[in-house]
Amino acid sequence: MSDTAQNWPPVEVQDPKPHPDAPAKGTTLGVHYSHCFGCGDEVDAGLRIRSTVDDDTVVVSTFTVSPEHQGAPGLAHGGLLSAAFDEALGSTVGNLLRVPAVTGRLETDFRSPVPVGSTLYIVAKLDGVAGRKIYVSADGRLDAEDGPVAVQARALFVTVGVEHFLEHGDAQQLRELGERHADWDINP
Ligand SMILES: CCCCCCCC/C=C\CCCCCCCC(=O)SCCNC(=O)CCNC(=O)[C@H](O)C(C)(C)COP(=O)(O)OP(=O)(O)OC[C@H]1O[C@@H](n2cnc3c(N)ncnc32)[C@H](O)[C@@H]1OP(=O)(O)O
Repeated sequence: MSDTAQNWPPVEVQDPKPHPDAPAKGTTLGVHYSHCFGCGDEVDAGLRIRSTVDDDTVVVSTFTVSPEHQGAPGLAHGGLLSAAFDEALGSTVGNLLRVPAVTGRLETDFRSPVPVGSTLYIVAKLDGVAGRKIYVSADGRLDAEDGPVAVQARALFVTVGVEHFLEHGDAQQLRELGERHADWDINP
């Protein structure tokens, strides 16, 4: 998807196989965790990204840049833009493949400034799978799904077991999340 993608994916991959229960085209995806910086609605200065399934390998997410997200006056901070892509790419992996996975590597190309008040349309695509490694990339377009590309990103997500979150995270919060999303099959 990215025009800077040389040797992408960097290893031989299989075509991604969307999960049989993956949400259908046109589905608006819910908040996966209300305290998530990327999508949560209980994080004041969070990114509040919203995502919709475009087809069986593509999810389109929107991120509207607010004054809390500035780096230079009136312009989005680059690190926050990377965070927006992390969320959009992770949501694409999680919702279409329905496997627990974490970001192993994320690279971002900033092509043009992103002003406060603008909305990035992040069009993310599953590129391939090699064992536990899931390759995904995205274009961030300014103010429309077919707007000019301002930011691009590529990432490797690595499939993990639920023990990853139990061992390293907050097990109690995870159990509560699992109870709210019984269909995720992540109950310990
Ligand atoms: C049932 C569920 C249903 C879900 C339903 C969906 C609902 C909504 C879904 C979802 C929305 C979510 C949206 C969130 C988005 C945000 C995501 C984040 O920000 S995640 C936080 C940041 N990331 C970390 O904290 C990881 C920290 N790193 C680690 O824990 C480990 O390093 C880990 C797990 C990534 C790998 O460790 P190892 O010990 O398990 O495995 P090793 O062998 O090291 O790596 C596996 C393979 O990956 C390659 N690899 C790993 N890291 C690499 C890297 N940086 N560069 C290149 N290759 C790498 C390795 O070379 C290896 O490859 P070879 O299998 O040998 O070919």
